[in-house]
Amino acid sequence: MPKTFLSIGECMIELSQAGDGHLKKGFAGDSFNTAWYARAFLGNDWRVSYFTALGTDRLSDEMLSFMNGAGIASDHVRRIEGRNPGMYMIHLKDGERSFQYWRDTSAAKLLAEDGDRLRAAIDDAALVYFSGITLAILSPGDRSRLLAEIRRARELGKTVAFDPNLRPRLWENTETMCAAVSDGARVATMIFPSFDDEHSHFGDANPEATAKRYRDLGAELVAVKDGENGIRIMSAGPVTHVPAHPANPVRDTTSAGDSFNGAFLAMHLRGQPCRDAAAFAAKVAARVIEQPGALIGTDHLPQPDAA
Ligand SMILES: O=C(O)C(=O)C[C@H](O)[C@H](O)CO
Repeated sequence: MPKTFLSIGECMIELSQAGDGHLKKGFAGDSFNTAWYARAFLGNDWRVSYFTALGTDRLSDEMLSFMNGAGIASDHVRRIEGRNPGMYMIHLKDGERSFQYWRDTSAAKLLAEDGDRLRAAIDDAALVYFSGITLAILSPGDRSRLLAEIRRARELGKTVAFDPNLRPRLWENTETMCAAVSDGARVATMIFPSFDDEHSHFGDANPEATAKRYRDLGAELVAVKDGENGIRIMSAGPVTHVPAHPANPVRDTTSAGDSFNGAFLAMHLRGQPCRDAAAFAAKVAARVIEQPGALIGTDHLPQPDAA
């Protein structure tokens, strides 16, 4: 019986630059991207499942077909009559991305409204993944419900992986964002922050400070992503540094961190030591940012044994 990797969050319609001046429609969202890259590198002994809410409209149907076509289970996805998927557009400046969102009334904002459905999905899983964006889109009550269920998962011995993915625009203010993200970190066993965001919003002086702050909140492992400066991993022993992998040229940095997380978790679940898992995940992230959009075809991805 395969174990389940469950990712919780919002998948949106993605509009990215196709290269010929046209916009390309895709489906993406940070927690979905991580599920997608985990699926690419996990074997059949793992099932990857996505938990979200969608509408009953045509684009929601298309998104579900896309998920299922990628081998990602959607059996816990709630369908809400009258709601639609959110949408975002990627803007690029010298390869660096920024996002514009249309998601204020998306179905996914209600993903944690149904506590029984949430608990059933989490009960089925061996690993639960979520992010600061997952927390940002929820009402305070639903956020507390989700965190309580995830805390319970951790107490039951499940692995809980979390990316703070700080997006100030999705929060009413920085204080609320930092408090909620810290609450998220308190229920996680593995945390994948990005140093530039943590420096901007938590004031960390260096990646080691970010790693220590999250370790002090109770995580067993923190892998701090720092772009070209590589990754710092802090667990029980001393901090390990893993260099970044060169990307040539950088075309679109969307999903660099999400793909790192998915590939790292897959390699970790396959039994690789953290340093090797991070080296492989850095290579995956480098390939991802050479292509437009969050999700790139598996033909562009490295093979695990080539890491
Ligand atoms: O910003 C978001 O909420 C997204 O999920 C869009 C992108 O896919 C994601 O941020 C990339 O990390």
